[in-house]
Amino acid sequence: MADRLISARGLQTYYGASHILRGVDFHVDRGETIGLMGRNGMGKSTLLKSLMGLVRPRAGTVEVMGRATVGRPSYEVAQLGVAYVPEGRGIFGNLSVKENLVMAARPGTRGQRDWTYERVLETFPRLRERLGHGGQQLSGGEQQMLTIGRALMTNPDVLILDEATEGLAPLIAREIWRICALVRESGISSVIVDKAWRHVTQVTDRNVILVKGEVVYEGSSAELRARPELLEQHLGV
Ligand SMILES: Nc1ncnc2c1ncn2[C@@H]1O[C@H](COP(=O)(O)OP(=O)(O)OP(=O)(O)O)[C@@H](O)[C@H]1O
Repeated sequence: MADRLISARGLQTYYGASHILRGVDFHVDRGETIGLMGRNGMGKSTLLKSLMGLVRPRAGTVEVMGRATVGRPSYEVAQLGVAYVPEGRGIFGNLSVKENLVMAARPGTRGQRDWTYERVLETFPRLRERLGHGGQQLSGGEQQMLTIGRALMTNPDVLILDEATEGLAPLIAREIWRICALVRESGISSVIVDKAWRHVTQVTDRNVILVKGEVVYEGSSAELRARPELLEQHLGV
């Protein structure tokens, strides 16, 4: 059986009276890269937040590394090996690039130290050029690189990227896709949310489409690319 890192079943998540997730099953196996797709407002971010313990599902279960996590704080989920890069990022603007990276450093859940400060700088040459800059002096693309770099410094088993390239210039977005491919090669599982389905399916193994808080499709990247009617129907592309 596959090494199941995250397993969510029957998630029902609300914001007040708004019923957002309507019985979502979702899982992440070791080494898998998953695209989470759907139009705006379909519940992608809410699913990620439900997995991370940032919103509490009203019903359903989440297991991370085999441990039930509903009701546990998000830092505990992070300690189980899940690094989360939220939409809109979240670096420390008053700290330098170097400080942002160094303070995140820790070995992974199996003691792995694959992602070191040096390796992150080799992976993101732009960050090396900005080491002394404050987080708030960076461009949007550099901030996204820094957030991903910080996440990698925690040596996660799973990396979750919400809106990976939203609002970034094409050249920078290309850089982020290159990183996603590198992360995949390094054996870290990822969940990627992004509107650019062509890029997404180039780096993912499996894709999940949400419509109004329900999973309406799940399939390999090759299958999804071969079925433009699904993309048109569910993503409007
Ligand atoms: N904190 C909140 N309080 C109330 N409603 C919310 C909150 N956050 C999101 N929603 C609503 O929940 C629904 C799902 O939002 P969610 O952010 O999960 O969608 P999404 O698929 O990630 O889309 P997007 O790409 O727009 O972020 C939307 O209708 C949104 O308006």
